[in-house]
Amino acid sequence: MRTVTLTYPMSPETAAEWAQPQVAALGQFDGLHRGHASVITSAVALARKQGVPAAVLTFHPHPKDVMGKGDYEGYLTPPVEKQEILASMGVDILYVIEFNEQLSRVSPQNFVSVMLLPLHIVTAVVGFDFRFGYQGEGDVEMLRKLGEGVMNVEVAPPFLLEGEKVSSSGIRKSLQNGNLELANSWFGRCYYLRGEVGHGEKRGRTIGFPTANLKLSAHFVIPTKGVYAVRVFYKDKVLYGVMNVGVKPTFHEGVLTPSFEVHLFDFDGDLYDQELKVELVSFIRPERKFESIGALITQIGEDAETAKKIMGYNL
Ligand SMILES: Cc1cc2nc3c(=O)[nH]c(=O)nc-3n(C[C@H](O)[C@H](O)[C@H](O)COP(=O)(O)O)c2cc1C
Ligand SMILES: Nc1ncnc2c1ncn2[C@@H]1O[C@H](COP(=O)(O)OP(=O)(O)OP(=O)(O)O)[C@@H](O)[C@H]1O
Repeated sequence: MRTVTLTYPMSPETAAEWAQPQVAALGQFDGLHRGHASVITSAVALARKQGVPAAVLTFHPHPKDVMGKGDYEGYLTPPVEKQEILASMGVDILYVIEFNEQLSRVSPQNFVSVMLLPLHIVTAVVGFDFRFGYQGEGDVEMLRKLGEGVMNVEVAPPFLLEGEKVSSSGIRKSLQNGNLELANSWFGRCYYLRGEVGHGEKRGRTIGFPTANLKLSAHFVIPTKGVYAVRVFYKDKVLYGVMNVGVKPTFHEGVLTPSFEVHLFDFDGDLYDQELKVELVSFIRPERKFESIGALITQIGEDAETAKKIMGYNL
């Protein structure tokens, strides 16, 4: 898959370089959940049928990251993750339009004439509630009108689970409320974080549970503070463990920035500076303050047993 960054307005040179008959799925697509997958896989299928490249046209940063007051809560799929997942879906070209204040003021008409039509998109695939242009003034009907005669518009029906529309905002809420099960079922996979292992306070090994401290590689949505059963991808290995997302109230007061500490089962090697991808399989319990270190150690032992049972580890 090729990734191409586009800026508004697209220059004639850029347009000439990428113009070709192609099918493109349009949207923000943060999270690449099952609703997004239904839009994107229909674009890929249509492209294959027509013998043209399958493209995804998206935006970065997220409009809320640009327009907010510096309080954006993060990405479910930061750029690297988006690329990895889209490539695995069979997408050939990922166009990333740089989102900024100027783009936020572009009318739906100008967006289509300046950014879509010059690429010679033969079919645009969008979800039923796709909105675009200044204040989301453009909708599916307007897209059809603006593309008339040159660009078909295919509309994916709502993708629902138990009657609810699967959405990025719903997943964000679930992760922040400890409802990982719902988030993962809407994703159609486990939520994951990625990062390199940094140095912690080196207390873990003294309490019998050494932990790898993950420094997140991007601005991920932070799941609620607590303990998770995790599956960890390290080089070509798959490892299992428990992760605490939190501020360690047993040892500190007033820490605001959470740490991500992973204790891996039956692993004893040096992980400093290594990259880990950590899949959150199940939420075990909220983080809490213990009266003694002994009580914390007993609880971590129980957390590990719970995680092993959940993941069928060494049974
Ligand atoms: C599975 C697990 C659960 C944990 N739960 C808590 C908790 O509920 N409260 C807490 O204060 N610390 C908790 N911790 C964090 C430990 O306090 C921490 O791992 C220990 O202090 C070592 O951290 P450090 O070596 O990075 O400083 C947990 C750690 C793990 C691995
Ligand atoms: N559940 C769904 N069913 C069908 N299409 C969807 C669904 N969710 C999103 N889409 C479509 O995918 C594209 C990207 O949408 P967008 O990223 O705004 O999704 P979202 O999950 O609804 O986000 P948010 O919750 O932040 O509003 C759009 O074309 C949208 O219509």
